[in-house]
Amino acid sequence: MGEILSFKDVSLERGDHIILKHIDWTIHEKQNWAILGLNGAGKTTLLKLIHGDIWPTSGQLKVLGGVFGHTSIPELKRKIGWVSTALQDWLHPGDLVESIVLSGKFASIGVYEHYTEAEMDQAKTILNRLGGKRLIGKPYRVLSQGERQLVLIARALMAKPELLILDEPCNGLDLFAREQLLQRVALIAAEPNSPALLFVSHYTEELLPCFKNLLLLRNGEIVEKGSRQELLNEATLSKFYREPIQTLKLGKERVAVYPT
Ligand SMILES: Nc1ncnc2c1ncn2[C@@H]1O[C@H](COP(=O)(O)OP(=O)(O)OP(=O)(O)O)[C@@H](O)[C@H]1O
Repeated sequence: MGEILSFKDVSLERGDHIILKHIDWTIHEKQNWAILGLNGAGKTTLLKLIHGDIWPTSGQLKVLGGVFGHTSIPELKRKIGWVSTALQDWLHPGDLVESIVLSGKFASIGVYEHYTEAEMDQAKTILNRLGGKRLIGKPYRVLSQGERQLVLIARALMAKPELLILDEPCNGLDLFAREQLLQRVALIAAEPNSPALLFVSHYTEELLPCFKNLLLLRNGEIVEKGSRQELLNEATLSKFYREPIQTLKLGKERVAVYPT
């Protein structure tokens, strides 16, 4: 099986602070991973490395076949979709939903380039597939937080990424909007040509069964990595959090964690 990315003994330092320490990790094709970590664990820094925004201080990092230092970063970025609430601040609030989705094709904020009718149809089809048909024709500014996140995911998919990063996509969503968004993510994961998914969260209950692999990050170090089946349990998670916790099974495969 091919590789989506591989970290070999990757560290990242800023001043006298080692933000990421000796990261060894591989994502193979067709794998979906979730990253779990407390505030300051290094999750965003890890994502920035993958996206080519920053470079490792040491070690070897390969993303989508390109070795850092020998690959074109703009080309790499085109193959990676990154959905985060931070992106919302950059968008033009008056733009129509379908234009925002379409702009993903050109990796631009706003559509300034010439586009074909087929491309616009493609944007609408993606929205439709994600259950966002009723959003077509609405300006982005009137959407709820959950609807905005859906549009950002559709925008990322427009570029047909090989890797889709969902960086705390449920931030700010109420209970029901969160569940709806998660179910849309499950739909994407179930598609035959789905990109590899990388889902970052603070909450275990958001880790759907489609995320079969889990990385536990603490203070810039990988504490555990492997299958969710092996890691989503009370013993492993209390060791990881270094606090007494209690787990609650939700349905067959989901798990919530509470401090005791
Ligand atoms: N450019 C930088 N210079 C110095 N320290 C940094 C820099 N960027 C991040 N850090 C530090 O590295 C650590 C990890 O930060 P990061 O944002 O990656 O954590 P995170 O897991 O994404 O946290 P959160 O869940 O709160 O978003 C933090 O202690 C942060 O202060």
